[in-house]
Amino acid sequence: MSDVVTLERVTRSYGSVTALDDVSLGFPRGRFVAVMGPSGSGKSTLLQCAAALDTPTSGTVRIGGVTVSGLNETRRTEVRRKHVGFVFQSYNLLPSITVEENLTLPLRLAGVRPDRAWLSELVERVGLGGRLRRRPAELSGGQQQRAALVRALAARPDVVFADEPTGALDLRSAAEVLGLLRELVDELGQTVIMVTHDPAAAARAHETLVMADGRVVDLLSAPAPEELAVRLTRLNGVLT
Ligand SMILES: Nc1ncnc2c1ncn2[C@@H]1O[C@H](COP(=O)(O)OP(=O)(O)OP(=O)(O)O)[C@@H](O)[C@H]1O
Repeated sequence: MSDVVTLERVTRSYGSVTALDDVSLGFPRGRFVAVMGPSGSGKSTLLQCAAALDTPTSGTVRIGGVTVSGLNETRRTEVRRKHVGFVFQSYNLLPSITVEENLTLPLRLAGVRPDRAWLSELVERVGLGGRLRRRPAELSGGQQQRAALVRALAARPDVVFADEPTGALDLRSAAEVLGLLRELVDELGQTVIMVTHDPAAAARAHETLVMADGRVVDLLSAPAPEELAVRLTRLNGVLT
């Protein structure tokens, strides 16, 4: 299985704080990987570096075969537009335009014609068919996050980064969104890397990477939520 995102000896320091400490790892194509760890363990920094939102202090990051570490902001933006999709806790839909316009906005900004058949398939999959002409505020949180999922996948990116995608949702909507993420990976061959604090969310991924102190300390294959909760409680105990 080829890796879609690769980190080689990546370190990211902020002054005297080493947020990522010499991390080497690969994220395989077509997998759903969760990233967990105590607060301050480096999850967001890992995501920012792996998604070309930030540049490491040292080391190499490759996305879809392109070396992104060392590129300037303009070139990194180009790589992100072409290769990366994002889903955030806060949906980040523009309130003044319709849901449909939101779905294609990143493509239009990149000057790319939307693939209508692909978009229709995604919209059907996430069950938003009848809501495309509404404004985001007329949708529930779960529906808005499902729209954000479609937007993230619209350009058929190499990888989707999801940062706490269920953090603002009730249990049922969260379960639906996680089920969809897994389905998009298993049935449409997408690749998802998700940062989460929720062991139940991580349990829907194929693998969970556990971080502590800027390093990857575990890679667990389809762990049960209870097993993850115990692992994290131990790490929290060590760190506090
Ligand atoms: N912009 C920044 N400036 C200075 N220090 C930073 C910055 N961003 C992160 N850090 C530090 O780097 C370390 C890792 O932070 P990071 O946000 O990656 O952790 P996290 O695991 O995502 O935490 P949380 O779960 O609380 O979001 C922390 O010690 C944090 O204070």
